[in-house]
Amino acid sequence: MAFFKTVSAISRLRSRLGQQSNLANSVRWLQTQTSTNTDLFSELRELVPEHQERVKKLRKEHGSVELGKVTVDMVLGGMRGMTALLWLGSAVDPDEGIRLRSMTIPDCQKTLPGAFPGGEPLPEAVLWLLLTGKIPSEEQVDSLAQELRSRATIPDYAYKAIDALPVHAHAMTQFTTGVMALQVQSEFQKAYEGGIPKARYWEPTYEDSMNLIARLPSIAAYIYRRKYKDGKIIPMDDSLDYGANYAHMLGFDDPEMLEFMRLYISIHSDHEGGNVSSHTAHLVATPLSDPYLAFAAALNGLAGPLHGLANQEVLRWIRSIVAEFGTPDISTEQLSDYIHKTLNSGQVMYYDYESKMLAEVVPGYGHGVLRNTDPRYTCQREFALKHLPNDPLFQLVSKIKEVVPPILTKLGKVKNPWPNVDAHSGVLLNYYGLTEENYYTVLFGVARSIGVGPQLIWDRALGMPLERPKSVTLEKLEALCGKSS
Ligand SMILES: CC(=O)SCCNC(=O)CCNC(=O)[C@H](O)C(C)(C)COP(=O)(O)OP(=O)(O)OC[C@H]1O[C@@H](n2cnc3c(N)ncnc32)[C@H](O)[C@@H]1OP(=O)(O)O
Ligand SMILES: O=C([O-])CC(=O)C(=O)O
Repeated sequence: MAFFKTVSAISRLRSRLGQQSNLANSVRWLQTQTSTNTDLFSELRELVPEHQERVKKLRKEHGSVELGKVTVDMVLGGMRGMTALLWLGSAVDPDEGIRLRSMTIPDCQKTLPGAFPGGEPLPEAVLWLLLTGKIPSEEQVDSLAQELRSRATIPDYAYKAIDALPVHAHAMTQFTTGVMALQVQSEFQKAYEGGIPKARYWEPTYEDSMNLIARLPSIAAYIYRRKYKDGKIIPMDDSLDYGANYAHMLGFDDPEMLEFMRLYISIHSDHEGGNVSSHTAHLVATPLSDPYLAFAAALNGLAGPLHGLANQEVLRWIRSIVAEFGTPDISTEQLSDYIHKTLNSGQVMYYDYESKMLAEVVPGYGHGVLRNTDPRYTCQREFALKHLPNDPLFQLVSKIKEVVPPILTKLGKVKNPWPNVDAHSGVLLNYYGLTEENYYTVLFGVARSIGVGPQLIWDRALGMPLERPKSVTLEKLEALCGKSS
C-alpha cells in the first residue's frame, strides 16, 4: 500500500513539474509574441479570423469530447468544479492562483510595462495582454493610455442620473446607475438597430467595451467626491495613466498611492470566467445585450458580501476588532477569542460599529476555487511590507492571517481557510487616506471592467451563442437518483 502511495505521489509530482515547465515555456512563448501595431483595434482585427478558425475547428472535429461529468453535488453546490465556460483572458489554479493569459502575478510584475522601470504593471498593459494574449511594448501601452483618455468624456445626464439618488445611497448603487446611464451611448445597440452583419458584431462591442473602461474612473470618482467630499469634483489629468488618473480624480496624488492603484486595478481585473461578476457579464451579454447592460449586471453581483463587497466587510470587521479592544495591538489569544466569539455566536458573527450589519463568515477568507493563499493577497502584503511595515492595521492583518486559518480548518467544513484578495486591500487603501470602506467595491468594479470588457469582445468575435443551460426539478433530481419523492 505504502509503495503504491509513493508511486502515485511521484507521478503527481512529475505531472506537476511537467505542468510547471509547460507553463514556464508558455510564458517564454508569450514573451516572443510581440507585434508592431500600436493601436489595439488593428491588433485585434488580425487576431479575430485566426481565433474564429480555431473555435470552428474545435467544434467540428472535437465537439463530442467530454470535459467531465455533472453530479448532483454540482447542481446543488453552486456548480463548483463544473467546467462549462470559455474564458480567454485568465485561468485560476486552486493552489497557484490566477494566471493572466499564462502569466502569474509575479510574471506580470516582472514583464509588463510600468509607469517607471521596476514599477507595478500598468492596467493598460494588463488590458492589452488580456485582450490579445501578447505582451505589449511601452509604445503600445502609451498609445492605449492615450486612446482611453480620448474616450473618457462623460455625458452630463450620467452625472444627473447619479444625482437623482440620495447621497447616502450605497456607492455601488450609484455606480450601477451611472453605468446604466452611459448605456444610452451604446454603439452596439445603434449598430444592431441599424443592421450589422453578425461577423462584425465584435467591432461595436469593442467600441462599447473600450468606452466603458475609459469612462468608469470618472464616474466612480464622481461618486466618491459626491458622497464623501461635498461634491468637489477633480477633473482628469491628461498627463496621467489610467490608474494614476483614477487616484488623482479621487483626490489622492501621493506617488505611492498612484502606484498602489496601478497594482490594485491590475490584480483585480480578471479571475477566470466563473466568478459571479464575470460570469454574470458574459451571461447577460449572450442574448446580445450590449456591454453596458452586461457590466451593470456584473456590478450588481460584485456588490454581494460573499463576492466583491467582502473588501468592505473586511475593513469593517477589522475595525470592529479594534473597537472591541480599544487598540489594534492585541495578543494572539485576544484575537483568537474574538474570532471564536464571532463564529460561535450562534447565528451571526459580528456587529458593525457603524451600521450594525451582520455577517456569518470571516470576510476575506475562503474561496470557491482557490485552496491556498491568494497570490493577490501575497502581492498586496509585499507592497505593504515595502511601504507601510509599521502600520498598526497592517500588523493586525498579518496577525489575522496567522490566527484565522487554523480556526477555520478546525470547523471541518471550510474548504479553503486561507486569505483571499479582499483580506488585504482595505488596510492599504485606509493607510493612503481612502478610509471610506463603503466605497471599496467601486474600485473593484472599475478594475473588473478590464477583465470583462475583453471577454465580451471575444464572445461576439467568436459568435458565442445565447447561454441557456438545462435546469431540473427537485422531483426529477430525486427520480434520477433512484428515489421517488
Ligand atoms: C473577490 C472574491 O469574491 S473572493 C471571496 C470574497 N468573499 C469572502 O471573503 C467572504 C467569506 N468567504 C466565504 O463566504 C466563502 O469562502 C466563499 C463564498 C468565498 C466561498 O464559498 P464556498 O465555495 O461555498 O466555500 P466552502 O465550500 O468552503 O463552504 C463550506 C462551508 O464553510 C463555510 N465557510 C467558507 N468560508 C468561510 C469563512 N470565511 N468563514 C466562516 N465560514 C466559512 C461556508 O459558509 C459553508 O458553510 P455551510 O456549509 O454552513 O453553508
Ligand atoms: O474567483 C472567484 O470566484 C472570486 C474572485 O476571487 C474574483 O472574482 O476575483
